[in-house]
Amino acid sequence: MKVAVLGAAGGIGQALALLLKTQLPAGSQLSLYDIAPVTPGVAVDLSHIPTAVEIKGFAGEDPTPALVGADVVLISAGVARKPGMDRSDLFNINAGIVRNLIEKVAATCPTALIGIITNPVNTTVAIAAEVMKKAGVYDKNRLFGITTLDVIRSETFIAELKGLNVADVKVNVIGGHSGVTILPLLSQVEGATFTDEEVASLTTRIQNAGTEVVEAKAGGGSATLSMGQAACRFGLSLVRGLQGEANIVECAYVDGGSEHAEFFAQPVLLGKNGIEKVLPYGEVSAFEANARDSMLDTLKGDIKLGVDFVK
Ligand SMILES: NC(=O)C1=CN([C@@H]2O[C@H](COP(=O)(O)OP(=O)(O)OC[C@H]3O[C@@H](n4cnc5c(N)ncnc54)[C@H](O)[C@@H]3O)[C@@H](O)[C@H]2O)C=CC1
Ligand SMILES: O=C([O-])CC(=O)C(=O)O
Repeated sequence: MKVAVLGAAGGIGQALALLLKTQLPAGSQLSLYDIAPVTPGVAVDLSHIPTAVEIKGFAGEDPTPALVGADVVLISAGVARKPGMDRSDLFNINAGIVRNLIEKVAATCPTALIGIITNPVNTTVAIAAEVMKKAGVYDKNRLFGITTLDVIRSETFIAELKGLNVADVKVNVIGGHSGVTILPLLSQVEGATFTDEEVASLTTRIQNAGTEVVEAKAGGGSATLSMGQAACRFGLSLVRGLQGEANIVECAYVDGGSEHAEFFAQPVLLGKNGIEKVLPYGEVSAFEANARDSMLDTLKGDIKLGVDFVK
């Protein structure tokens, strides 16, 4: 199994590469790419960790050597937010970066499973889909916007608030990955009940958690370590699915035939071809139904921006 990380010298990329070096199954290959010249050195550094994961690093303008034979491609290349910015402010720079990288993926490893981390995810995933369509290699079951950070934040905050063992907390987060498009389905959490005030304040905290980190880092970037963990969890789930393990379910932002929008985050069953089955996200409360319906104009606008960028 070969996993490529594009943007591997960055804050997320290095954390993710470290976690993958220590957690990928024995015999895997890990391929690191970034435009930053330090990237081969990051790979040399990680190669001294004694695990049975072979690691190589590539720098320069062309990601192709890193992509040859990749089964999974995780993309965190791009710029991150500073205080006062919205995720959509990253569009101008990151849209072109994602388009160019996906063109190389389409040419080099068109059947790889692709996980997009680069913001604004609501839009960059639509860009990736359009680029793959143009190249004639689009498979909606192989493209994912990684929203796992919203899931792990929800698990953490719910466990803290309710005094639960965080390992037991399971929660679906649907919609997209920015502001009001992030919707944790708190009504479905087993073993916890929430007052209306708790639902309102916890939902808002989860939606603004990225900004919480951006402000705390005070100009030094956005979430990198928690995102590294989230992307590692998601990437390992993709690998487990590819290896035929049963019952691998994750929420992700996908082209899953949702009645709500062309791309929508919801639970998916992963398998040997990526998405095995898009799963229903279940019953929602009146609060959640209202929040879901109210986000759709924003989400569809974000998606249109991506489609128009490539067309
Ligand atoms: N999906 C999610 O939940 C989250 C997404 N993000 C997003 O992830 C992205 C990366 O964030 P960080 O790692 O903190 O940023 P960073 O600035 O630390 O790292 C970005 C890396 O991308 C590289 N890069 C830039 N252009 C490139 C290109 N054309 N090809 C290859 N590499 C290139 C840079 O050299 C740098 O090493 C940002 O867009 C950020 O908003 C951040 C947190 C959560
Ligand atoms: O907020 C940001 O810019 C980074 C991000 O997507 C997150 O932390 O959820």
